[in-house]
Amino acid sequence: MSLKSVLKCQSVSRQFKMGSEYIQVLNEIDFSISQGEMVSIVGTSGSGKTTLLNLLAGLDDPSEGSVYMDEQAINKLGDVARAKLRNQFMGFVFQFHHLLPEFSAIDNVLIPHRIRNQVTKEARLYAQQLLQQVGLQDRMDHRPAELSGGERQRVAIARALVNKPGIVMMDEPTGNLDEQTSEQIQSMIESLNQQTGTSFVVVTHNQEWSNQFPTQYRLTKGQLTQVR
Ligand SMILES: Nc1ncnc2c1ncn2[C@@H]1O[C@H](COP(=O)(O)OP(=O)(O)OP(=O)(O)O)[C@@H](O)[C@H]1O
Repeated sequence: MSLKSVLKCQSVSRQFKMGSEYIQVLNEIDFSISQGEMVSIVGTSGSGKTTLLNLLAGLDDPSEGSVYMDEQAINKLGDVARAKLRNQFMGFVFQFHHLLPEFSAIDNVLIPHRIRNQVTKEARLYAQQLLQQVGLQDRMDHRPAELSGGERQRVAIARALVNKPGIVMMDEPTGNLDEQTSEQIQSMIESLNQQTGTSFVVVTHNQEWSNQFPTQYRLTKGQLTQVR
C-alpha cells in the first residue's frame, strides 16, 4: 500500500532572469513526499536547494510546472490562501532560527497560533509538551538572548511543530551548531517524526546525517536524483 502524498512537484522548473540572461536553476523536477516520510536533500553550494524549498513552501512560484500540497496546486492560490496553508499544514526551520527577541521561548513556539489569534489553553499545553520533548522544560520563560544557539534552534523546531503540520521543511537546521548539538538535534528530529508522524524534508550539507535518512536526494545541474 502506498502512503498518501503530502507534497508533490510536477515538472517543476525555475529560472531567474539576470539582465538579458536566464539562469536555469531547477529543470523539470518531479518528486513527491509521503505522509511520515523522512527525506534529505544534499547538493553543492548554489545547486538550488533553497530555491527548491522556497517553491515547496509556496514562498516562490515555479517558472513552469506545479507544486501540490494535499492535491492543491499552491501556485493557483492567492497570498491569503497560501499563508493559511503554510500556517496550518507546514512548519519551517531555517539555519538561523528567526525567533522574536522580545518573546519568551514558549511565546515564540506559540507564534503560529498567535497569527491565527488562537492561543488557547490546549495550544499552550501542547507548546509546553513540545518544549519538554526538545529538552527545554527549564527554559520556557527564557528569551532568545538567554538561550544557547542549540537551544534556540530547538525552540524553532518546537515552533515548527506546534500546529501539528503535515510536513516540516528544514534548511540547514544544524548548519551553525557544533557536532554534539547537531547530533542531539538530529536524533530529536527522528524521534519527533516517529511520535508525530510528520513528514520532514531536510536540506543539509552534512553527508553523514543525510545518509541516515530513509529517502535521500541529490540536487545537481538542476536535476533531483534519488540516491535511495
Ligand atoms: N532571486 C534570484 N535571482 C537570481 N539568481 C538567483 C536568485 N535566487 C537564487 N539564484 C541563483 O540560483 C542558484 C541557486 O541558489 P540557491 O540559494 O537555491 O542554492 P543552494 O543550493 O541553496 O546554495 P547554498 O548551499 O550555498 O545555500 C545560485 O546560483 C543563485 O545565484
